[in-house]
Amino acid sequence: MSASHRLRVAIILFNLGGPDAPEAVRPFLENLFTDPAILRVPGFIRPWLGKFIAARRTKAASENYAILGGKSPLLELTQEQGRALAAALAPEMEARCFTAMRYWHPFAEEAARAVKAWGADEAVLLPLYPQFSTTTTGSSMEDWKAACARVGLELPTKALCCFHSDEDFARSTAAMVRAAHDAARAELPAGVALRLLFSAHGLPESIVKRGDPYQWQVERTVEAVVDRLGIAGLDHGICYQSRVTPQKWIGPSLEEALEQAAKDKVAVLVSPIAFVSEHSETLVELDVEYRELAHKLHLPGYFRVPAQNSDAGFIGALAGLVRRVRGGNRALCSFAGARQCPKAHRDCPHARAREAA
Ligand SMILES: C=CC1=C(C)c2cc3[nH]c(cc4nc(cc5[nH]c(cc1n2)c(C)c5CCC(=O)O)C(CCC(=O)O)=C4C)c(C)c3C=C
Ligand SMILES: [Fe+2]
Ligand SMILES: [Fe+2]
Repeated sequence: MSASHRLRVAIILFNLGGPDAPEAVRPFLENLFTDPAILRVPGFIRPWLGKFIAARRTKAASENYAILGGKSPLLELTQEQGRALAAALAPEMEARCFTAMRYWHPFAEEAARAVKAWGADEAVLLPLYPQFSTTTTGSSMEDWKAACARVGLELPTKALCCFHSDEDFARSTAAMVRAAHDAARAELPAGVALRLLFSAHGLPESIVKRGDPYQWQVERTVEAVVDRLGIAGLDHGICYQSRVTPQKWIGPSLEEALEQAAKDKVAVLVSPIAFVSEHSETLVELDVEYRELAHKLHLPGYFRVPAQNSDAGFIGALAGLVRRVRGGNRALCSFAGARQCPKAHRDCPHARAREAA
């Protein structure tokens, strides 16, 4: 390496992905429901049961994506985050962001080929899920490992497991919640109380019982954000949205939380706490379906905090995470292999450090 050569750092951004056209909805759902991390049934049943569930879900999902013009905005928003993150890191390193989606293009293999073609010297794996779940980050890490093996990509790699209570993440999220809270308060008549509902993507209860740390980490994020909001007497709660299978999912559901708000005659401000980009579950579920329900229940008001997308504070938080994970900061939640993570990170060093403080 010449003295002038700066290390090329490939940052791989992981997310779930979404269909890029109406005809992609069904194959996207088939990819999702045939993932062993999502559909936990014996391998010989999974392909046909997964395809069966995907076929049944296609109509409802297609209707949701039709509202968004027939596609998910997730890829464009993730690419924008990647450009903003690379720009934030540019003074310190030659960084380039690559997107690896789990269930639709660009898949991990396409990202691994692009990283190889760029001639990266090292890689940082950065899941865009603040909280670790075996169904999201865990699945993406396994997928990345397999893609690298197929492509023959071998390079020094550091991976971040989660950033559920990261200081800068919590502070930048709290700033967004605070702005939305102030705007909602300004719109509501003085006598109407406002409840802040943190809404996370749900998970089947059986997955949590098997040791998935997701719900525990969601609770830590909410604590960290509420801490930094500093609103005296804040009325707030956690609930879960996007249930898609008939099993028992963790609760309370957002629907139940809205019914309770109606009984208590309070307005609600919904803050998505497990997504860092807008997509169908914020733009359709929260902004259309739950807004309609709130109206039907005669809630005195329904407001929503936007997802982070390329918010400057959030991008700054991601840049800080990249710096620290590259530096091998032991207080960070990083892990050597996806299999270790569910056990090792239920009370990860990151969370223990916070509790000790
Ligand atoms: C058993 C099914 C599912 C589990 C478990 C699950 C976990 C999970 N998902 C996210 C984030 C996203 N999910 C998205 C879409 C989506 N998720 C499921 C199913 C499960 N998710 C389906 C069937 C779909 C497709 C849409 C639909 O049919 O309604 C998306 C992307 C959507 C987009 O518009 O691009 C994200 C992001 C998290 C954080 C999570 C963790 C527990
Ligand atoms: Fe999901
Ligand atoms: Fe962790």
